[in-house]
Amino acid sequence: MTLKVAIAQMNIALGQPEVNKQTVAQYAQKASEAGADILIYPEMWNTGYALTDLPQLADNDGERSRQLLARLAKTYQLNIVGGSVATMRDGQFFNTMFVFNQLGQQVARYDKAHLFGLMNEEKYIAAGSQPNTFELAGVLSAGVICYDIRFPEWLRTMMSSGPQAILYVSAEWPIQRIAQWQILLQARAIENQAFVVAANRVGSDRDNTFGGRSLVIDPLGNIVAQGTDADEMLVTADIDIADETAIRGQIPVFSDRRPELYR
Ligand SMILES: O=C(O)CCC(=O)C(=O)O
Repeated sequence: MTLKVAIAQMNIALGQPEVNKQTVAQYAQKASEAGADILIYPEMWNTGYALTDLPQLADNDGERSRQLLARLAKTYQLNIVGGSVATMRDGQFFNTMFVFNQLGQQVARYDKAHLFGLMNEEKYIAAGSQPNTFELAGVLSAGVICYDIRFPEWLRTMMSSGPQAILYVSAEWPIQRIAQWQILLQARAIENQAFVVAANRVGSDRDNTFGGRSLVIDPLGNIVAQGTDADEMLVTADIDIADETAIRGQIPVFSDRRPELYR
């Protein structure tokens, strides 16, 4: 089965959800025109890392973001991995991914599990603790957010139940660590024998310049498509999920695992 995946490598206006909603809508139209089956957005696209302003800016239970993403999914018949958005729930803030199928139905919701201390994220945001696997466009997938990628055991926990793709969203990956971003993503693809589709933002905020280089990687770790390091762009690629089945058959790392040794 061949799927066209698209990544919205966008800039994010710090603390301006209404501006960012317009950008998100524009990318859905572009992805539809490009014939995409799946569109993926970056992390925290509603607010950027305006962490001190979350009481004013965070989306109550993600409602406004969910309404927009559902509408775009339905209008353009796109499967959408809604990056992540700053949400508020029961008096706490979360960094939350919502996923919608092309009928506009929500198929997943995930709160980022590993919070990034280097940016004081844990001082403002509460960590999630549930894994995130879902079926999208007929492909069982796992979805994780930014710093989560540095915890291979977290992804392995999810990938052991059968997903064939890792759908990964980031925003705060700065230009000075962009080589690490690429290596980590290629490693996650190879060790999990899975396609990786990874969105990173471009542009700058008060503290950082972000490094783009959104990536589509095959299960052997080859780069199928990549964004530039600085430009806003839609990155697209065709991926053949059948390839991944063949690769898992050749080197059966999942059945060769010895979980009794891993403590
Ligand atoms: O792991 C990194 O280098 C970046 C992580 C990050 O920026 C985040 O999780 O927000």
